[in-house]
Amino acid sequence: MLDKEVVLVGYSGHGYVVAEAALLNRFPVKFYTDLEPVKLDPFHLKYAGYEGNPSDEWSNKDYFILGIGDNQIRQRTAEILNSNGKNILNVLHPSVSLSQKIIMGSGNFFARNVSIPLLVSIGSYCIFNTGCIIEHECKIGDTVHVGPGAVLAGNVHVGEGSFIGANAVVKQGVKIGKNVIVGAGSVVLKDIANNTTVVGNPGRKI
Ligand SMILES: CC(=O)SCCNC(=O)CCNC(=O)[C@H](O)C(C)(C)COP(=O)(O)OP(=O)(O)OC[C@H]1O[C@@H](n2cnc3c(N)ncnc32)[C@H](O)[C@@H]1OP(=O)(O)O
Repeated sequence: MLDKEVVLVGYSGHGYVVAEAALLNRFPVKFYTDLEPVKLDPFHLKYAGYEGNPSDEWSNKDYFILGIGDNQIRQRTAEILNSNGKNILNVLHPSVSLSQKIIMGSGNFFARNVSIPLLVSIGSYCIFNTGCIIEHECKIGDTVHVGPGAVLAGNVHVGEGSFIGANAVVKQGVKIGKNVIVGAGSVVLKDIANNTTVVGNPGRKI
């Protein structure tokens, strides 16, 4: 458990899920940042301003967790926090099953029932959403979002900024480029080039 106050960055939708997991892990989440104070405040957090405004209260704090679902906004926000020398914490829901033989950066979120065995490498600022499975030797770049229930079989690589939709399945050994979108429920059997959207079974480019 941390003894410092933690600031949640982005307090809606995905942010609620991150906040709950962090609090279950006894992180002292006391504040949030967002464009403006939110209407729905299920955890009774205090508004610390907008992270884009350096004179707001958040700038006095040291520890942050990322509650932003959108990959590009999450990446930009992490860059702001890094440039201000802030610590961005990994958040794991208590139900997560994670091998100790994985390496990862900072600012990642592992939602309920995520399962990741050994020899996986993970960058920073990723989201592993509810119940997804990342198999052995997968390599995940920065700011990737793996959607609920998706399965990456062994030794799949996913490039920076990519999004794998809910319940998608990626065959073992497939290499997915940067800024790729894989549609919900898609089955990916072949490598995908950067900046491509693939949907369906078998996956086709759109
Ligand atoms: C906790 C959370 O909520 S996490 C978020 C989880 N959400 C998801 O996983 C959603 C992922 N998003 C998708 O699957 C979206 O459909 C996208 C991003 C792949 C495509 O969205 P858009 O760019 O708006 O495409 P659009 O809806 O116009 O569809 C384009 C074509 O692709 C098809 N298509 C779109 N998505 C899919 C899909 N998942 N599977 C199969 N076909 C699809 C459409 O039927 C359409 O086909 P057509 O041209 O033959 O009519």
